[in-house]
Amino acid sequence: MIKLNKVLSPDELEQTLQGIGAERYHNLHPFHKLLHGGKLSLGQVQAWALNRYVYQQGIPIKDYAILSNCPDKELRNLWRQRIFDHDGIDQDEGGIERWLKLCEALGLERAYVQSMEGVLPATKHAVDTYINFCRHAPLLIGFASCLTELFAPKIHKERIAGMLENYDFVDETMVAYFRERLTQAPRDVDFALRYVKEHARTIDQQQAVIDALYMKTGVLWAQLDALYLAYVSPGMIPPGCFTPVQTDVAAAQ
Ligand SMILES: O=C(O)c1cc(C(=O)O)c2c(n1)C(=O)C(=O)c1cc(C(=O)O)[nH]c1-2
Repeated sequence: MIKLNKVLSPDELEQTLQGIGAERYHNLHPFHKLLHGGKLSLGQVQAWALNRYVYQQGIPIKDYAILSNCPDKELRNLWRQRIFDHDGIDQDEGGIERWLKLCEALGLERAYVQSMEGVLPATKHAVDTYINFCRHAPLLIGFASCLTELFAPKIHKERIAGMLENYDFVDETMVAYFRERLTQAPRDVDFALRYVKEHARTIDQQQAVIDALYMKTGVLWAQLDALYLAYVSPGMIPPGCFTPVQTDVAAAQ
């Protein structure tokens, strides 16, 4: 863990944040390597989509939590585009709807996904951690916690290509969510990164920005650890959680 002993220039701060992504972003997690490499069964991909729905539906709630700490009308107007991206507006159905379509295309019942009944306990706790962090953090730190999106376009590209190529049950409709994010995420993160570089001036502020990114990489990593334990190895599905018709654990090992 990085502990600062001097104030960084804005560019040094950015490099430090990039370094955290290179070391800890969830593109490095073994579950993602299996997912993108076509090594999971349909049931395991269903488990991923079902659990990830919790993260998807939590994102706009987290953004409302951030905005509840924002006294500036201009900033609120800028940030709320993120909420529209997920909840939808006008002709755009939004990312949550696109995610539900992905789940349905994988054979999951929409109502079951939305009920979140079958999700892993760790998934819920991880997403709650992110939302609660943003609810209580100063605005600068809430913005900083979103900076994992700096690293997201790379994993989205890998996922689109890997899933289309490696699974015969994956088609264009199912990757529509990620295609949309390829333009949304860079736009979002440009603004957040500029804001953080400009406003994190003291050593304490910069340390808090760094710690927020560590927290967030942990939120993402923990969700995949839980998926791996339950659905890959040792296949320890907690009581009441989604149980694929065929777990096909051996295929993934
Ligand atoms: O597929 C991914 O690996 C991934 C990661 C992240 C992220 O880094 O938090 C986001 C997304 N996707 C995503 O689609 C998304 O809309 C999103 C919003 C946020 C955020 O923190 O506000 N992260 C992410």
